[in-house]
Amino acid sequence: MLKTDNTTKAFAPASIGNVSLGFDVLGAALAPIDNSLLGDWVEVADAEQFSLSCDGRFAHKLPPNSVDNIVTQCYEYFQKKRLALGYKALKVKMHLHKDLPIGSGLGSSASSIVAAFYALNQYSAKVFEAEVFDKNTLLKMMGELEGQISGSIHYDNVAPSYLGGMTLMSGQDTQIALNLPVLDKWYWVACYSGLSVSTAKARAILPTSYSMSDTLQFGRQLAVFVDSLHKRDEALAASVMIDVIAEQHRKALLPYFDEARAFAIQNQALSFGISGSGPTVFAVTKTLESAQSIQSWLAQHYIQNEDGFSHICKIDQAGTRTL
Ligand SMILES: Nc1ncnc2c1ncn2[C@@H]1O[C@H](COP(=O)(O)OP(=O)(O)O)[C@@H](O)[C@H]1O
Ligand SMILES: N[C@@H](CCOP(=O)(O)O)C(=O)O
Repeated sequence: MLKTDNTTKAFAPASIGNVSLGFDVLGAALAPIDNSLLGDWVEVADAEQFSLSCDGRFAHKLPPNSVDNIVTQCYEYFQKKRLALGYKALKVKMHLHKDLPIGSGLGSSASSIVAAFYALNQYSAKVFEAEVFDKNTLLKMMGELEGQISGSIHYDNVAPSYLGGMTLMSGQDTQIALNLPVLDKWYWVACYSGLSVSTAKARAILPTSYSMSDTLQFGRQLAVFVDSLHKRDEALAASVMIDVIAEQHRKALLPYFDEARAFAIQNQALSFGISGSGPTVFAVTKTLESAQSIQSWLAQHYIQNEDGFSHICKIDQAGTRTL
């Protein structure tokens, strides 16, 4: 891609939606400990006419027509919002580097959305200076686009990918997401099986109501988890990482899920669950040795084809950033 002075390139990390206990309201951004970049990046550059080009490991799985790519839709929405505010129109082209598999449970669409909006906003800051969106407005726009893809607005991938760390959705329009303290000694083993699970379909199979006891457990666990993060009580935090909303319904879509959980727990995992709507699973461990033995079992038994991969991660504290 031709470089110009205004060219802006943004990376947005992969994320774990739900983190087992916080369906739709809790998410965490991931940073592999080998310092590789796990996520998509988007470049915005001057151009007379809009176009979108794509490359990257999973670019061949994107919709063939660029108007169906969420990045094009981000550009159109961003432009529409600017014009509605009386801001000048952007004259740009975009490039998407697609490294996250689609339908993986790693917040793949969210990563493209966050990188696209962040790059467009940073580009606007360079070119027009004052004409930019604030953090909360940009996050709201990201959530709206994510909602178009998955069938309903949920911020548990876009918020951590944008802001970094572990984020809790507040339900308040003025501050959509809150950053929680991060237990930085934990390792997060994430393993993508190589299969594809549509988020919209994995949401459609969930019940529309839950029992009183599941509801109470959901609320109690979330409250205890947040308190234990503030008190840095690792054992208590891990003890409430239990999914009472989605796992029992979704695990049928994930071959070898029960076996993977059994191995992880026998090998000192503090917690094991589905990342987002799957098929990626994650295990939390205290030690690198335990993370490595779980990663090696998952690589041998959970990965189903050549698209699969696994990483040992920490929580990404930076969120989206320019490259
Ligand atoms: N840039 C993009 N990244 C990911 N998915 C995209 C993109 N553009 C369009 N899509 C479409 O959005 C849908 C994303 O599916 P979904 O199951 O929500 O994926 P994920 O859970 O990985 O975000 C797919 O139909 C995919 O073709
Ligand atoms: N809370 C959502 C998270 C979906 O994450 P994804 O990475 O699978 O898109 C859900 O569980 O449906």
